[in-house]
Amino acid sequence: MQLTVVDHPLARARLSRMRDERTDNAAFRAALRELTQMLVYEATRELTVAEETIRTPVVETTGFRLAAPPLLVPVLRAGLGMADTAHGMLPESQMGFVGLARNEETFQPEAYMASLPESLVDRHVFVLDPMLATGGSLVHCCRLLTARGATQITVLCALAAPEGIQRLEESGLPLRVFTASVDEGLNENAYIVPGLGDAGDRQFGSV
Ligand SMILES: O=P(O)(O)OC[C@H]1O[C@H](OP(=O)(O)OP(=O)(O)O)[C@H](O)[C@@H]1O
Ligand SMILES: O=c1cc[nH]c(=O)[nH]1
Ligand SMILES: [Mg+2]
Repeated sequence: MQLTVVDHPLARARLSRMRDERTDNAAFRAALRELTQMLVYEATRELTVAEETIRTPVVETTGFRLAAPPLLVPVLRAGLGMADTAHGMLPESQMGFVGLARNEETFQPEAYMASLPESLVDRHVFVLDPMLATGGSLVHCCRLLTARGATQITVLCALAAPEGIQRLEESGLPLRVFTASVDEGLNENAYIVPGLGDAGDRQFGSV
């Protein structure tokens, strides 16, 4: 599994805004959108481009476009806050959706929706979820994708715990992970420390 930590000063500043308990829902969503731009920018660096001939007002030249825009899959709820920004940067991409809620007693993900193309053979998938804690939710989501034939999955998250990274590594799933930080670890409630709290609640309010 390839792990990339995007520790650019601008990413650190946005993440600090998200961590700060004084940051309200609107400012948290804005910082997540800005951080998502940085994650998408880094994660798309090696995507294949196709050449095409274009004309500038001056001369004919070679232009470039993405050969195969990835399928975007935000994990509801918290991943919704990354979806629009990622889609803005990858306007030709299609989008699927996976809904998961972690049971806060067992820490197991409970699935409540999946809306995905039938076949993901030969399709690169970008999974969007700000939090990788125990890794249970992302393993569940990525297994839904590989069951449909996906062999190339990129996970974008704001924050990761070492425990979740290890779980993804041990899963053997075909993954690249981009995160702005690998934090210290999980507490007794399986929350990331220092973390930022519940990323869904920080954006949308508690349920
Ligand atoms: O790595 P894990 O231990 O599985 O935890 C991470 C999951 O927890 C959060 O979602 P949550 O279940 O709180 O749902 P929400 O987005 O609706 O708040 C987060 O967005 C991840 O999906
Ligand atoms: O710290 C955590 C762990 C799981 N889910 C969150 O939103 N935050
Ligand atoms: Mg939550």
